[in-house]
Amino acid sequence: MSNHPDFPAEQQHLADTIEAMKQIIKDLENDMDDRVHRINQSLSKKDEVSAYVHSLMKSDHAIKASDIAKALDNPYFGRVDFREDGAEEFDQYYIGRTKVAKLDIESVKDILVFDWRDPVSTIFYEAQDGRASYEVLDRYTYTGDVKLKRQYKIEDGQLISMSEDNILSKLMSRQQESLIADPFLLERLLKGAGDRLKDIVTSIRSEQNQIIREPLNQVTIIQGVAGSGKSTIGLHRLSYLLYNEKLNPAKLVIVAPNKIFLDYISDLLPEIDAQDVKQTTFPDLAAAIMQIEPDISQAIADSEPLATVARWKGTPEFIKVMEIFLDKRLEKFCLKLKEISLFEGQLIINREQQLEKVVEGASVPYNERLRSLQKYIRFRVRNFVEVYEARVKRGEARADEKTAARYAAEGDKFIEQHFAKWPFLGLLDGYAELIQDKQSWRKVKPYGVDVELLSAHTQTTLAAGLVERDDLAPLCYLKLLLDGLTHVEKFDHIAVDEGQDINLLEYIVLSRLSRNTSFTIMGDMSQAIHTDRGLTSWQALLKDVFDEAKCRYYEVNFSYRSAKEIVDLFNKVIPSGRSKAIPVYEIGRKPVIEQAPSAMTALTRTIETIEEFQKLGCKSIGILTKLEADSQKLYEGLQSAAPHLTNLNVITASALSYHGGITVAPIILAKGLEFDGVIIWNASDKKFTSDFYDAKLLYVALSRAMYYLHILHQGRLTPLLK
Ligand SMILES: Nc1ncnc2c1ncn2[C@@H]1O[C@H](COP(=O)(O)OP(=O)(O)OP(=O)(O)O)[C@@H](O)[C@H]1O
Repeated sequence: MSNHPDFPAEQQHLADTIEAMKQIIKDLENDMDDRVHRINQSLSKKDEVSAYVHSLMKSDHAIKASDIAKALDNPYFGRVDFREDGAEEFDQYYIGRTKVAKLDIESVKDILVFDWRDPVSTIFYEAQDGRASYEVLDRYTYTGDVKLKRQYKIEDGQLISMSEDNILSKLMSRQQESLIADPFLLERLLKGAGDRLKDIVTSIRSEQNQIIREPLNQVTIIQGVAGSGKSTIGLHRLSYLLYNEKLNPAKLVIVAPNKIFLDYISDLLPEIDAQDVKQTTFPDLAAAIMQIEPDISQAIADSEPLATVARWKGTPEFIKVMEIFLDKRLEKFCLKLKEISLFEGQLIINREQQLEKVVEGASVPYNERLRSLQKYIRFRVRNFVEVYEARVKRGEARADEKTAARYAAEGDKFIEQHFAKWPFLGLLDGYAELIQDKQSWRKVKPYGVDVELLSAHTQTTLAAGLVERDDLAPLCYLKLLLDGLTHVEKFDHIAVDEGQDINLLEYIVLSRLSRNTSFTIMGDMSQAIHTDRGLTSWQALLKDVFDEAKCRYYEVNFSYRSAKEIVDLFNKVIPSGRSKAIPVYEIGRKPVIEQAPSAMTALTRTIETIEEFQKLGCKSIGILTKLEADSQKLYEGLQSAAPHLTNLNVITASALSYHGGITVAPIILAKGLEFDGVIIWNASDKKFTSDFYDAKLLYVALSRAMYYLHILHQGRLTPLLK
């Protein structure tokens, strides 16, 4: 749109802005020099407080100067013209990645560019019907008219093009806003997957903006179809919270399904100033809670009864068994407590005094109760000896050194022996004991679960020096009941991606790590592909874990990832009753479904399809198999049959990084990722029956594709695609 009548004026505005930015950088640098001088002056007057304030300002200005310098090439990407109700004039607001403001801000005109996370920027993202409002500090709401929304493409400080949404004229002509008509979004969506997840600050959609700007201290749940931007929105929300709530990034954590996914989002975080946010997986977090790192068994629940056991271990019911078990143990301990009589009966610690120490305080961990009594007894014994020794020193008639030495020895011996058999409980020993404690289980009677199987299976795993993934949450909770969680830092905000794969007990554990029940949870119930773990519904999470918290639930159904032709296909596979995806762009090429008479032909056709995709411009290609073993075999097959294919990689369960290029992966590990083109290795009726889980697995596989999809099947095609 370089022939737009405003283009020259916008070019001039850009040049003026860049000049002004250079001047601001100079002003900041001068101010920093001045601060150095003032720091020295303050120090010479021993005024450490002002020296500290000047040094804070100096480092603050250093960061500002460097941020503005980085933005010189591309200071802003958008503009919105807004007139607050009651005002006469429309004001122009330029929106960029970094705020650019003069040193002394006297009026809004001194802010040359607003940061995309500033409250006012919301009108840029949400202005669609000519009206918009934004809130400041959750208290003041400004409402008004929006006349114009303009987007710019700027490279190396030069205005390349601009596009605009003339809202008033659109309203007058009653033209409907169409997503596909947004040229900037379209250009962005057609850019290709690349190696990693990308930032979307220039093209955040209105409904996404609302989610990003939800308040901090609540549970925000984003249920969205595949490719609806859940991960992207969740991460931008972290950036928003860091900026507006001035949080310490180390107090924010992203809990993701695996290391591959964390690597996949690693490029996006620095782009949105969220690089210092902690990133982890539930097993890693569990290791920090448990203070041990047991080896995790890779075995999967391969029978329905075992899957039931695994699922049950993730329910809040398990907490009841743990509580009964520990209460019983403590009761037994209390029953055994006896009066302590020492030093010829001069020191008596009676049963009641001891019991008081054990039962004192609500929700005190089990070992802590024992420790507290232990401390008390030790104190009383040592205190007696010390008081006696002091009496000797003072030369009291009825105290002598010999007796003092005898009492000291008696006290030491008592302390050494008395606590030797106290029933302190270690985590793994406690878990093993709990699993076998029939009485505790009898009281809870877990419905539909074979307790004998649960006990035998878990004992076998523990005896092999292993634990299973589904043991981690109970172990974490048991740790809480045994020793408390004071050794683990609490987070100001927890973001959970692929939240449908985290079970209720895991969420309960996470909630214990959250300072103000502050969560963003992103997930898709249609992608819950684990038979043995995860959530059954968001409602269950809200009821069983967050019933007392403030919650906001969003559903997002636009699929920004996949072209219409692919969305139309995977919509067929989405389990009935669940929301279908709404496509936002088309590519003009339908997915291909092709039968391969043999594994050999399938291999040849895979190689040919990779080459075809590459000719079409695909930079990232995913070849997805149902099982991990199939991926490994296929990868080896491709390596020997097509040595010319460069950047060929395979993803395994233990993989730590994602390399892009051509990736062979089991569907389960490709979750969350996206590729320009996808080849499904074998969508036969044997691999994907009409089973509920197979349908969800196939949905995940198909929805990894952005533009091109090629489905091979050896034998008959899965009924899910007919
Ligand atoms: N407003 C937007 N502008 C441009 N691209 C967008 C926008 N929203 C989402 N996208 C793109 O859509 C794609 C899918 O996003 P993302 O991976 O976050 O989706 P998701 O819902 O987490 O997907 P899945 O559940 O399948 O893992 C990404 O390429 C992302 O950059």
